[in-house]
Amino acid sequence: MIEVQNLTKRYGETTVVAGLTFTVRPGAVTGFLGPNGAGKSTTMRMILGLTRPDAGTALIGGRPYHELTYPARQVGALLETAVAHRSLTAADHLRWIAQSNRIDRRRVAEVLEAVGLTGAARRRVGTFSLGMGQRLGLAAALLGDPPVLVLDEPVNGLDAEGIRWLRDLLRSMAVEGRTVLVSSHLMAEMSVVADDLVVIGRGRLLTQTGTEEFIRRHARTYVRVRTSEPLRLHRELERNGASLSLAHDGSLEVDGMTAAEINRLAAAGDLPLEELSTHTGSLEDTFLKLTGPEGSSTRV
Ligand SMILES: Nc1ncnc2c1ncn2[C@@H]1O[C@H](COP(=O)(O)OP(=O)(O)OP(=O)(O)O)[C@@H](O)[C@H]1O
Repeated sequence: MIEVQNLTKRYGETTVVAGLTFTVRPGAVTGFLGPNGAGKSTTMRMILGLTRPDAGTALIGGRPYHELTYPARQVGALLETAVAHRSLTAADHLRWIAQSNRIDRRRVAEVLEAVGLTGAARRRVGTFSLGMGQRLGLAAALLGDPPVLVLDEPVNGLDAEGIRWLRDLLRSMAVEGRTVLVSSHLMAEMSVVADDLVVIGRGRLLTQTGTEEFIRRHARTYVRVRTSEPLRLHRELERNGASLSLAHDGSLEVDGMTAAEINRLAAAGDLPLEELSTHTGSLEDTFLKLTGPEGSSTRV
């Protein structure tokens, strides 16, 4: 469990994290979402004791990071800035972390296997691609078999296969009962993998909610209708409580009415329909609206 309470960070005149409060439960993947510069990395760094908050607390399993005896066994972290020494091999890099955290060296082979880097164990880290570097960072995070994972934009640098692999990994970590906090600026990606969402904009909490509920509440569902008599249909639907807009291709977009209801009304009014289809608006659009310049001041 991670508990963030009233966390605040200022750099000069700018407040980059502003009284942030949320909890991250075990047994679930929690997506930490916000556009670039929203304050996700700063928040994660405060959770991990790397940046000092101006106010508030962040607890991991009930304790602040600096009170953890062997932190790597309590919390696994992947940060954007974390880099291995380029001349070390992948295995040596992990052995070094294992040793300094009193972790059994046998874990090195296990985590290399878990992230698909067994074949690259003896390669120097300096020769790694961005995606391999991300995998190595994840291996380091998993080394201490920690109950809590804090991962900053782990999708960065991964190819399509890597992204699918990461999804499965995060899911299996949650199924094992771990607490998994993973940041992203991509709503669509998080909607696939996260059970819960914490959405921030300009350092403030916009919403903490279950992913399914967020989709239900925010994804716009509308029905597209095309007819040879748009004016008559328009009048008929409006009279029955729907709201309509004209799409650029000449079709009508209907909110507040199902396709079946539209079909019934059209049949009753003897209106010929050439198209009738249900659409769900892009979650990414909703997210951008929520976190954009206007949305950033609105809590939902
Ligand atoms: N050490 C620092 N000194 C001054 N400003 C900082 C520092 N670290 C971060 N900031 C500023 O704080 C704001 C939040 O940055 P942060 O990296 O936490 O956002 P983010 O949501 O993680 O975005 P990104 O995905 O782009 O990293 C940004 O405006 C950034 O420029």
